[in-house]
Amino acid sequence: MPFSRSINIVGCHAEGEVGDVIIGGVLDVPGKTMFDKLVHFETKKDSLRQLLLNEPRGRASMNTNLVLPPCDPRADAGFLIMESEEYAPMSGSNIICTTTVLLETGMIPMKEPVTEVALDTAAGLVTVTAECKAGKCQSVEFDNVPSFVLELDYKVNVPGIGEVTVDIAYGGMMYLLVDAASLGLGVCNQQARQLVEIAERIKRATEAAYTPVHPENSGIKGFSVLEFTEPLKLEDGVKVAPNAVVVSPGRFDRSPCGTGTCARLAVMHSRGQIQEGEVFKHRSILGTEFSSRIRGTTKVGKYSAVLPTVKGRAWITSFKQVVLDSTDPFPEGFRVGDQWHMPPN
Ligand SMILES: O=C(O)[C@H]1NCC[C@@H]1O
Repeated sequence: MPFSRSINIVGCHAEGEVGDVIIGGVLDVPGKTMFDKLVHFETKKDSLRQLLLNEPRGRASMNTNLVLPPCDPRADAGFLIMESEEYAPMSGSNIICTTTVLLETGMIPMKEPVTEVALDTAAGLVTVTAECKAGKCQSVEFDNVPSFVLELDYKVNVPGIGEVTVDIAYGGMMYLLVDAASLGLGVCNQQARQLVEIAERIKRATEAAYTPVHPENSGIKGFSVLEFTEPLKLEDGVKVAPNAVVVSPGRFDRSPCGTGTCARLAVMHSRGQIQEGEVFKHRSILGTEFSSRIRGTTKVGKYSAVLPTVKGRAWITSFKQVVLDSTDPFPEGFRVGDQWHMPPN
């Protein structure tokens, strides 16, 4: 066999966002925590992420999750999240995909009508409740890690744009939140290219001025995602808002974005726009929804934090075996600027 790698993957998407799940072909790595394992892959084994997410096997708008044994004895499984430019500590669409795959393939036994699962992530233990019927996960709800605001109304000078007002919040990933209307834009597909371009410029300008660091894990720092927001509206008495999250290196999240929902909940709570227990529906660029609420409050270092719960759905799309031929000239794949946002030289 000329293959130097052979990896078993279940294809999946959560409300539009691809979160494939590796279920075989990759061995565990050392680490006392899932964050240690994340660092191990990032520093020693990043070729796996490159192989699967770059072309010709991957594309800009996808993620891959790697199921591993957990480090926390309370967890049923561990998993790491590979995105185009980083290993995310946590991710909403990806935990929904991973739970769906673990239960629908029987890697974790499904109990109907409800299966409770604890998953070990690089951001900490996350408990998940799946509603299940006839072998299918009808919904997946996760209790995310504490989410908090680092800055409200932070001003950043963006070359070619001028002063932009951003909120900075953690929802399992570090977010910049920007009101699209403050830039004369709206969250819509027609303005997608412009939004992505502007988001990357705001991200670079903010990075040059401010480094957000998680107070309990200094390894979680820097920005990777920017969320364009629109004001809250009421639909049948429920708070709803569309959003577009720009994931590095520059493309929209297809889902309503779970960690972005948690960052938005933290911002809304600190602005007095939402109370504990109230439902907030976050809508994606495709019109799909995550339903969320704040289940409590806590502290993270000096920051007041909310405990967010988010619910969505996922669907398996394929069962595939990805291989690397040992003579393939692109063992880590490649990127071309017509499809990928290329970082400046
Ligand atoms: O749902 C989320 O949290 C995300 N979806 C892709 C990018 C983020 O990780």
